[in-house]
Amino acid sequence: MWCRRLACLSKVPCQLSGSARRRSPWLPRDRRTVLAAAARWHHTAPESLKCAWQLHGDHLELRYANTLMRLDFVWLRDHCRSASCYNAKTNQRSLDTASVDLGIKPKAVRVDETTLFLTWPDGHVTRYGLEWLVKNSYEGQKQQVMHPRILWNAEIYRQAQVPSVDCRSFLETDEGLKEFLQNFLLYGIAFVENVTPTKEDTQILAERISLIRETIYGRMWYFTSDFSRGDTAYTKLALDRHTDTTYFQEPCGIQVFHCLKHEGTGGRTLLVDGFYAAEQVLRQAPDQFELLSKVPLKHEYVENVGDCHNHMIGVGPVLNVYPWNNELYLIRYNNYDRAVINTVPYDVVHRWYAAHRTLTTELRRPENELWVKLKPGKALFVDNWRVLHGREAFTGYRQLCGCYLTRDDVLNTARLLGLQA
Ligand SMILES: C[N+](C)(C)CCCC[C@H](N)C(=O)O
Ligand SMILES: O=C(O)CCC(=O)C(=O)O
Ligand SMILES: [Fe+2]
Repeated sequence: MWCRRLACLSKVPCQLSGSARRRSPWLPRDRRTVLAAAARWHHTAPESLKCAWQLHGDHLELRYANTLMRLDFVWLRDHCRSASCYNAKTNQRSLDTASVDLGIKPKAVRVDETTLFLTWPDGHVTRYGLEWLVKNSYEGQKQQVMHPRILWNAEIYRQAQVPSVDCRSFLETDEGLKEFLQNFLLYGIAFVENVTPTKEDTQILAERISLIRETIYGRMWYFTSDFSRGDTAYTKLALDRHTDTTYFQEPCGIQVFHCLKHEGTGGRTLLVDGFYAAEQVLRQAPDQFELLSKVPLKHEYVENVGDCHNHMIGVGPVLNVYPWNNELYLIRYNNYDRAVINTVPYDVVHRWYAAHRTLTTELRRPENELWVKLKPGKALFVDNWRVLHGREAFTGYRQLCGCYLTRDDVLNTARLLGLQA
């Protein structure tokens, strides 16, 4: 070991030595013996036990704010925020990562109350704020969720009494917009009230939070039950819960619905929190949850009606999770548009059908169904990566307008308003 200890620590015996170190509960089992034999802990503030570090052959181990971090040397060199490695004006890396020796090791390491200092073989010095490391390391990231959410069934959503935002406040104030977006991020649905019932006014709403995602259905769409397109949406039939555009490689992030007219009966909208249902599957049958998140499936849209000729194919599992923390970020569920399953062998197919059944049972529980009647003036925004929608059969003339939004741009707006998205 060639680490330099801090002068102030020289009088203090290492707090995790010998058998105490071996018993340390926050060290994973496989590392304990190795550490006991090879490494020595260095503490910056021994009284508070706030920070300790030790250097290993291929990484630096650092404990700070109850987080044990293992930091790869190339990673530490690559993320250097010094002026020559990182352009703070553009927030872009200037360092050419490919020029870093993959066997690089710091020549010296020092930690004070707030900062880790690394000196590299060529003399370059890298500084890291300890708080920054906790926030940005793998171990720190794993403890956080990417997207804070409130999962709901009908009861939970009603009890929460989430307010609709008034159109003027949505369009004219940051507070109104922020409140709307916060609710949208938490619940995956949100309403704007007192909207003038036209396609143009609906577009103004959409463009307040995002860019419109133009698709084969157009930019702003407008539909009635005239079967102008080769899809059940353009009929009076009931539609079971589903997410849209499952047949895109990246399904549309957000869907906006505004009912401009309905003279007739039925036609209520059904909303179901797909993540709430998936969470129940995870609890009851983790293996099935895993299967739904691993088996790739195709969804397909084949249209030949009038002048409309389209053939879209999207591939991906039903449940999409971040691999480092298993957090759900997208559900792709549309039994109408699901294509032939030919991506897995028969035995996996059977287990997949069982898992799909468990999820469907959860999605269909009446207590998970939120039914709303869309009325002119009330626009609904649905997170199409999370919340399933459907509709009751209807009679009479019904006109719906809306659009899809690009998800990145909705999240961009939310982040600019200070929300975690
Ligand atoms: C919304 N709008 C009427 C334009 C399109 C409907 C798309 C319907 C399709 N089955 C899907 O689920 O993606
Ligand atoms: O008609 C409706 O309420 C919704 C139809 C539908 O699922 C859609 O347009 O995506
Ligand atoms: Fe739909």
